[in-house]
Amino acid sequence: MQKIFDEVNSLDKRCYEEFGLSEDILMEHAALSMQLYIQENHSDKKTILIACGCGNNGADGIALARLLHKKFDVSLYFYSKAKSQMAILQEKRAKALDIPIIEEVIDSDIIVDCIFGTGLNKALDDDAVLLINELNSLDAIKIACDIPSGISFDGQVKSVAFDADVTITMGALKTSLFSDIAKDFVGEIKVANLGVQREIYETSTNKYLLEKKDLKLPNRKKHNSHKGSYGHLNVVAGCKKGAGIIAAKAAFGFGTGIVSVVCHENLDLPYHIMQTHFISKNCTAIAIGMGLGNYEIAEVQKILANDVKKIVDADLFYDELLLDVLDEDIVLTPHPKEFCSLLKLSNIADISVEQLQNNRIKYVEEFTSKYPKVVLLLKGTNVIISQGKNLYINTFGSAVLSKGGSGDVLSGLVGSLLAQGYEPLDAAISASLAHALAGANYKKNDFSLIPSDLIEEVRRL
Ligand SMILES: NC(=O)C1=CN([C@@H]2O[C@H](COP(=O)(O)OP(=O)(O)OC[C@H]3O[C@@H](n4cnc5c(N)ncnc54)[C@H](OP(=O)(O)O)[C@@H]3O)[C@@H](O)[C@H]2O)[C@@H](O)CC1
Ligand SMILES: Nc1ncnc2c1ncn2[C@@H]1O[C@H](COP(=O)(O)OP(=O)(O)O)[C@@H](O)[C@H]1O
Ligand SMILES: [K+]
Repeated sequence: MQKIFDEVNSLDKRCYEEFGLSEDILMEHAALSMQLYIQENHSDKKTILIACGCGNNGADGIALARLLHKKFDVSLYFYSKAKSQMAILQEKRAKALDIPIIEEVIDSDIIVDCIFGTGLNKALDDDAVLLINELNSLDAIKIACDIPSGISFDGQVKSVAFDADVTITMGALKTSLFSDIAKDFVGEIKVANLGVQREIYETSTNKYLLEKKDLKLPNRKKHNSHKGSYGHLNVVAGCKKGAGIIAAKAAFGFGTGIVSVVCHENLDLPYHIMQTHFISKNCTAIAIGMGLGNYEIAEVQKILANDVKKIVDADLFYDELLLDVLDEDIVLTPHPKEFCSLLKLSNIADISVEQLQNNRIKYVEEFTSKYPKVVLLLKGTNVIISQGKNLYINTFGSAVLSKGGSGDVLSGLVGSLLAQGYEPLDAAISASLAHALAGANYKKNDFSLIPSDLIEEVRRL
């Protein structure tokens, strides 16, 4: 996993104070990283337009223009007059080389957005909105310097943002790049070294970006085993039985030795999935909530009181019963609307889905600081998983997963790993990665995936 930081000003400051690096040195490295990226990946291109603002993000752009001048046909466009000391200095250097400055945006092979970086501190004015829209409309390779202009420090996009193919971010990954809203603007994210290796630049953090290698698939290395060695998951099926059945199939395909669906009604299940009317004595984990509907309160209470690992999903997020188990290391997998209900039930906040989506990390942190044992997995295009103070982000998912039943597959996967003995946090992380990577591996197209395809892809991981 890679470290993520809410802000990097303190990391820059450490470079000045502890490593004796100047702002100029850091900026030259920022520009050099962009130059190398462009030369290594787009040496066949000819024209480059660099749009600059008045602060140090603009200064990065002017320094980049100087580095690329003559190798490419570079033009500088100023959204506003240089204001920061570094921007004034870089402009002087650029002018000494007669780098072309243009008054109107022109078609170019590559556009580099250096209008605003981490210093965006107010709403975009009409001119900025017009400029960003104009740049977005051009058919070019689009590179954002540090962060696409228009994304604020907390990851919000109020009006418009630069629509990057690649974001070259300076020094370290920033939280703002990983909001659900930002995902449609940042493109591929690359980190530029600012004069020291990243591991030196970075300090400690409590936020991490998950990588493929963080997926820990179940394994069966011991031959002296039997089905019971791989756990017994009970999936409680309610009025919408399909949800429980999808979860049960996903769990079986992900390695659980025995999977039983708990339901009073007799179900037509695949032969390898068992049915039980009550929780099995030897079950090692329980999945409950998916399609639960109006289950009897006393019965749900009894199920939740079982001393095995549990994953709770869907309908139970609307029920105060859940409050009784929030002092356990239970896994909760709400989507945003369900999480809003949970925040309200737990007296943390009474907010709309939009307010949540604009501040996902903030509300996750509020919840997990009130309930530090719970493993919370907040669904979304960038899934957030958190327990206590630590927070992990899974960005591998995509719109192929926006289908009824995708969440049921996920709860089955979490339940499967819990039943097989994973710790709740590890189960949530690996299930979420398996879910998203399986979706990404489905190559037919981006619209036709159904839960059984997703389970098939999980089985192929
Ligand atoms: N520090 C370092 O060592 C390094 C820094 N680096 C680079 O510096 C970048 C941060 O630079 P920065 O702090 O100068 O802020 P930046 O994003 O250029 O914008 C600030 C200017 O924009 C203005 N402004 C803001 N919002 C506005 C709006 N809506 N509409 C209009 N104007 C608006 C704001 O106005 P003011 O507050 O002055 O009124 C201010 O003048 C960072 O992203 C990275 O690229 C790298 O080189 C690595 C080393
Ligand atoms: N655009 C998207 N990008 C990434 N993941 C997505 C996207 N849309 C949906 N998902 C994932 O699909 C799942 C949907 O779950 P949910 O809304 O609970 O569906 P259901 O209850 O119908 O099974 C979640 O894991 C979510 O993170
Ligand atoms: K930018």
